[in-house]
Amino acid sequence: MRPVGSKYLLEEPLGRGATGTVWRARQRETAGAEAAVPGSPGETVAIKVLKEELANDADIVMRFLRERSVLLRLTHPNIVRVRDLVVEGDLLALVMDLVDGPDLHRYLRENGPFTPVAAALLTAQIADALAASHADGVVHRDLKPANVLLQQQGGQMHPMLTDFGIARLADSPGLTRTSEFVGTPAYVAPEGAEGRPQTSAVDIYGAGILLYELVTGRPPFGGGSALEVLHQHLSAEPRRPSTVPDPLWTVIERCLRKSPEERPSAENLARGLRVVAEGIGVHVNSAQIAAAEGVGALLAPDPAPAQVPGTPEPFGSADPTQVLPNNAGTYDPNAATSVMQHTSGPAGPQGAADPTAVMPSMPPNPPGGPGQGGGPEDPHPWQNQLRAARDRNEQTQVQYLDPSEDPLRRRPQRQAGRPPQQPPQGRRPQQAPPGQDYGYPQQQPQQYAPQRQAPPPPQPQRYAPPPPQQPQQPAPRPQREPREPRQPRQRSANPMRIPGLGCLKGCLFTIVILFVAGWLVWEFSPLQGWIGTTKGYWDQLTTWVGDITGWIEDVSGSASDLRQ
Ligand SMILES: Nc1ncnc2c1ncn2[C@@H]1O[C@H](COP(=O)(O)OP(=O)(O)OP(=O)(O)O)[C@@H](O)[C@H]1O
Repeated sequence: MRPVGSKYLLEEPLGRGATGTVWRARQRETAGAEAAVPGSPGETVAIKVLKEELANDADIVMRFLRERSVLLRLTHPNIVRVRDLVVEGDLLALVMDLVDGPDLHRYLRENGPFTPVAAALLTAQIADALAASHADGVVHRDLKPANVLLQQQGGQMHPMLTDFGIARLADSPGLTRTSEFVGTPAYVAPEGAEGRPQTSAVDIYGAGILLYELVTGRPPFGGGSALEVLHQHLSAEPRRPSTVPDPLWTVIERCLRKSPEERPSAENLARGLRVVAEGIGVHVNSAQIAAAEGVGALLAPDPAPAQVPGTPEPFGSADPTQVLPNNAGTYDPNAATSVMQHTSGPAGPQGAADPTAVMPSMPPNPPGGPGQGGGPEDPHPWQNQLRAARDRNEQTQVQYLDPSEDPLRRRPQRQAGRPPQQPPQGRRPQQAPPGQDYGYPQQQPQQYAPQRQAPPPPQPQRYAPPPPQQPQQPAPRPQREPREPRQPRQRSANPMRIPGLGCLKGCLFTIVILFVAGWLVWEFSPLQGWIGTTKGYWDQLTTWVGDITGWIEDVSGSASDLRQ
């Protein structure tokens, strides 16, 4: 058993997420005044020990301490209470109430979708928790079934939202600097995916995705790769399953609006969902049905959404202090914006983005800067992400180089050319188990026998980018077909490589050619008549050779006479 600080002992791991491991732990002694809940010796608690890379980052430790008061003061019946924060050496830990029950992700996987009424009532309680935290200026930013724990209370399940503030820690400049942020795109709001300003409306979008998943068994946007899912968040409309009643669909559709300004406030969402649950149940009267059908009127947008610290300010906000949350002291206008929420755990339903996909953090993106609609030539944030991923992960590709383009082609090449290297194979996202039936009712919330097990640690995965759509960029140069390797030169005429033999052969060949050409000219041209000898070719050649020899002897004879 490992001690955490002087007051807690870790007993057994309950599960592991992207930001750390959650342990069942026991309190050794009563915590000091700095803890929100002092506790008593022997009490069981849950402790989330944050990953080392978070704990080793000075920025994150600072942020952790600065947000201490925010995390400790968040109390609500549907929020898992943070009792204490421990910073000791390289250990960073959150001490929480232990919740006896599964998380919603696991529950869904094991029991299938909820009925529309149950889904609406459960999401209404989550919306209650969001309304309380938003009123306190705290945006969750990582709303997903894995962050909703289901506590058993008298045979009923009571949803408890957890992991407040963790997304903000993971979003700190320190982690962005390392560019290693593990995340899932399945619950990211469009503005978050694009690195645009974020407000509490991102939690409403997350609640809409969660509600959709509760009634259908899967999130609305899935795909083969994380980028495909992001693309759908930005441009696709969610498909409405025929089994979702009209009033419930109205709520889902409002939450999933692409424009954050059109989404309801958490408070209105909670109210609307309760009205819907009443109007679509079994024993309903006509007034309840009418109220449910008019739910759209209840879903008024939030007039003053809480701003996410560290993200660009919303457009049109002249005064940045107007959007500061209550915990204005934690506002950091220079904090880097990360667009990916993290997640972990087993693969989701079929078609869902792989929760363990490694997503690069967005580079800091100032308002009006690249990627914010500044101009058509600005790279899209996805392109930045892709480039970052490539810079980080992909090996340099060795490709065939045409000799005409090789500046070194005249130099002796000592190395045999390497074969073209295959691009690294991006691991396909894990295939989730077969999708579940869309119909309802499938499952009413049931008694759950808690059965804990540590899920395997998330495996970072490379995501496969979809075909690039970059009309404003010059088309990439088509790759050349690798050439056939050249056959080695045949040198059988001089296998012994005798020096000069090649030259001698050439000379002899030239002499033969001259001899044959001379003979042809001698026989078939008037040359023979002009010279007038009427000799044959060979005789004439012999005569010429004799004349030349005699002339040489005369010349050499007269030269020796002169020397004497
Ligand atoms: N307060 C708690 N009480 C009991 N179990 C908990 C508590 N908090 C978390 N757990 C369990 O621990 C496991 C891991 O939790 P964690 O929050 O790390 O997972 P996650 O939400 O999937 O990851 P992350 O939020 O870091 O991406 C989950 O299965 C959850 O059920």
